[in-house]
Amino acid sequence: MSDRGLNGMDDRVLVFDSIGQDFPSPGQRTPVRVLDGISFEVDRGKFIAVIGPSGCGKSTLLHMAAGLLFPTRGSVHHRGHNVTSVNTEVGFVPQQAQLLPWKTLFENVELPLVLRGVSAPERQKRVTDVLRSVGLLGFEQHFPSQLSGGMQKRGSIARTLVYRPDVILMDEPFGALDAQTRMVMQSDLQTLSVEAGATVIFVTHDITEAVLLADNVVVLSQRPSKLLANIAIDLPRPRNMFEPFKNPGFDAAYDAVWTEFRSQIQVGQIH
Ligand SMILES: Nc1ncnc2c1ncn2[C@@H]1O[C@H](COP(=O)(O)OP(=O)(O)OP(=O)(O)O)[C@@H](O)[C@H]1O
Repeated sequence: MSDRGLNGMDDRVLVFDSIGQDFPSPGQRTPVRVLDGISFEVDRGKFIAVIGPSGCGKSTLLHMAAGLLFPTRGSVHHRGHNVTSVNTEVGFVPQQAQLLPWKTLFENVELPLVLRGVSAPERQKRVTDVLRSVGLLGFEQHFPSQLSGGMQKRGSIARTLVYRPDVILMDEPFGALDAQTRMVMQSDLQTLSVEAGATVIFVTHDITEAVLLADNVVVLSQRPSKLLANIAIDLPRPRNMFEPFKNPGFDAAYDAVWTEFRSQIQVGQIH
């Protein structure tokens, strides 16, 4: 890897370098090749969407960045260091909200700070700040069962944002939400990530979501998955999440992603 960036500074936060992954396949002698030579970089403050057919290995890439899994071939580097153990500097927002049902919203969001030994007054301030930023102030003492699905999702995102991870990994975080809540969450995520200058990798099946949120869309093929394209999305921000087609340049950006993606979708007829 060579250095890059202005004044010798390297903007690359994460580098996926020629990643290959084979998994043992139950009942089969030979392993299944899931990922095959995937390389891309994630620069500081950038929002990267990863899109690809079901089972192509999108979640597997996130697990590698989090140090929960190590590639069969190639390597993942975080700020220049090979990821060889659990990477505590990244935050993970899974598909399901997974707030602890026996803890209040405040206690749930506070938990990562407790685990990191942050003082009680500092915890109070940071939890309050992050709950305000996700629109949940006033619900601190609610238990998850007393919150809507969208509110639980906000809580889950708050619980990740509160410890200010260097990179936020999001695995289809809005997949289970209804269409309206999803648009609101997308809009809020755009605001939050832009304001915080967050570095995000966001896995989705949804081309519109990818185009609206991302600075770059990484398109993966079917298994064994290769990188089909890494498409820069230059639409001005803030982007209108509620009326995608009103964003100047949206059609062309969508088309660029769809052109790569369509060959990977097995449907009877696509014209
Ligand atoms: N720990 C594991 N052991 C064996 N096989 C695995 C393991 N983890 C993932 N796989 C397999 O690797 C493939 C890719 O899984 P992964 O969850 O990364 O795909 P994905 O692109 O995120 O899928 P989806 O879009 O459906 O969520 C799947 O076939 C899955 O069965």
